Amino acid sequence: MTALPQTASVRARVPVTLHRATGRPAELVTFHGLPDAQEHLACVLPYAPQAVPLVRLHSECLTGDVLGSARCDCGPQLDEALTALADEGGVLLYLRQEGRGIGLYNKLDTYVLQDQDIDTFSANRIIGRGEDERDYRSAAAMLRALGLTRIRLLTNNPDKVAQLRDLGIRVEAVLPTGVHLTDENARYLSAKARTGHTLALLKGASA
Ligand SMILES: Nc1nc2c(ncn2[C@@H]2O[C@H](COP(=O)(O)OP(=O)(O)OP(=O)(O)O)[C@@H](O)[C@H]2O)c(=O)[nH]1
Ligand SMILES: [Zn+2]
Repeated sequence: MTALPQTASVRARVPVTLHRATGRPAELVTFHGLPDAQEHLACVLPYAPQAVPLVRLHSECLTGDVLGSARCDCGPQLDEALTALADEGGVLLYLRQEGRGIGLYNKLDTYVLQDQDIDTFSANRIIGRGEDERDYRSAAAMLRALGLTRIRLLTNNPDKVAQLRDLGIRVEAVLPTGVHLTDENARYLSAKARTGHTLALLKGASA
C-alpha cells in the first residue's frame, strides 16, 4: 500500500440547494491540508448513516461541465452523477484536475492537435505532457476527512479504483456510468475505451 495521504481536515461546510441535483439540499465541503494544495471540493448529499455511500470522483472539465461542450462526455457524466446522488445520497468530489491534470490551456492546445486527427492521449504526449497526470491522493484524503473509508464508486476508470484501494479506501462496489455517445464525442470515447476505460461503445447502450 502507498503511504497514506497526510491528514486533511474539513475547513467549512456550506449548505446549498442544487438545481442540478433535482433541487435537493446538499453541503459543499472545503478542506485544510490536502496533499496537492488544490481547491478541491466535496459535495455531500444526505445518505443513510449506516450506508456504504455512493461516491463519484469527477475531474474538472470547464468546457464540458460549465459550457456544455460536446467534444467529451464530462457534462452528461456530471449530470448523471448528481441525479444518482440526489436519488440515494452520497458524495461528489469535484477534483481540480482539468485536462486529466495538464490544465485548461494545455487541453485546448491538444484540441487543436485532435482536429488534425490525433487522438486525445497522443496529443498530450506531443505537447510534452503525460497521457493522464491525475493522482487520487487528495481524493483519498478528502474521503478520510469526511469519515469515509468504505465506498461504492461510480466510474468506468479502473485506475481510479486501483489508486483509491492502494491509498487504503475500501471500494466495495464499482458502478459503471452511462455511455454518453454522440457523433461528436465518438473519437474521444473510443480513445478512452482503448486505454482501459470499461465502455460499451454501442450507440444508445445507455444514455
Ligand atoms: N488532456 C485532455 N483532457 C481531456 C480531454 N477531454 C476531456 N479531458 C479531461 O478528462 C477528464 C475526465 O476524464 P475522462 O477520461 O473523461 O473520464 P475519467 O474521469 O477518467 O473516468 P470516469 O470516472 O469513467 O468518467 C477531465 O479532467 C477533462 O477535462 C482531452 O481531449 N484532452
Ligand atoms: Zn470533458
